[in-house]
Amino acid sequence: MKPNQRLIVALDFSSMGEVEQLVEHLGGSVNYYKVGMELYFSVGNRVLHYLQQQNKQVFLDLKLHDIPNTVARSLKSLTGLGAAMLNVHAFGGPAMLKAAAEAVAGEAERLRMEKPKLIAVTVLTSMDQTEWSSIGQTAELSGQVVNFARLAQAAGIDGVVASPQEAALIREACGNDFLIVTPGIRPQGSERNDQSRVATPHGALAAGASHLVIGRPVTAAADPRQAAERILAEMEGE
Ligand SMILES: O=c1ccn([C@@H]2O[C@H](COP(=O)(O)O)[C@@H](O)[C@H]2O)c(=O)[nH]1
Repeated sequence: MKPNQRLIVALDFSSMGEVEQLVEHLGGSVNYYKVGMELYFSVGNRVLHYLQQQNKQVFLDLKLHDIPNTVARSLKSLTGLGAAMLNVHAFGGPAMLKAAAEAVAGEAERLRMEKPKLIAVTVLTSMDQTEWSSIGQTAELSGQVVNFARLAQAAGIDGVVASPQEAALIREACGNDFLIVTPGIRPQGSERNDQSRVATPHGALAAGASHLVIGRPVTAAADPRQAAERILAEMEGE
């Protein structure tokens, strides 16, 4: 896969104006964008239509987390929207993961469309071992991430969201075809912000990540296009 099929820029904005300005500025350098809760709750499907018109791929990052029936029915509504990737929280458990995978596959077949990839969020990249323990978790955080990845794979999910720090362990446990989508990417010298488990673009790919999700290191840069192109150049060697 080429670097610009593996770099996903997070559109963490609340208006179409900000989206259009960034997407126009990044032009052909970036082909894959993540639409998260802030943007989707602010502008709804308008952003999906806009990105489709621009021939961009979309990861619709709504992180569904509810009982199996509710998640499955919600995913049925989302499947036809044209996003290339959707997600749920692995914390929902095996029954929810299985219902989610079946809902997306069934709806894509009914609509005769290519099935969007469905991935499961493991443990948020903002959490470190201390915070993980503070919510009563006794297992080691990285071990639980791998456990979630195995459960997701067994339920028919295409991959996981995890930090680049667990990518090598997940690759070893789940094989080469499993998607490992890693936020928590910070190029050398950039602000960590609220992320805890981070790595550089090169480090994430070397560890086995399939896709890198990058927001502020691009969107808050003085020159976002230059920042994205530097990241793509760093990814080129992998
Ligand atoms: O564990 C997770 C899951 C999702 N995210 C999302 O990725 C981007 C990262 O943005 P940065 O500005 O590069 O930190 C953001 O949209 C998060 O909602 C995550 O960071 N960690």
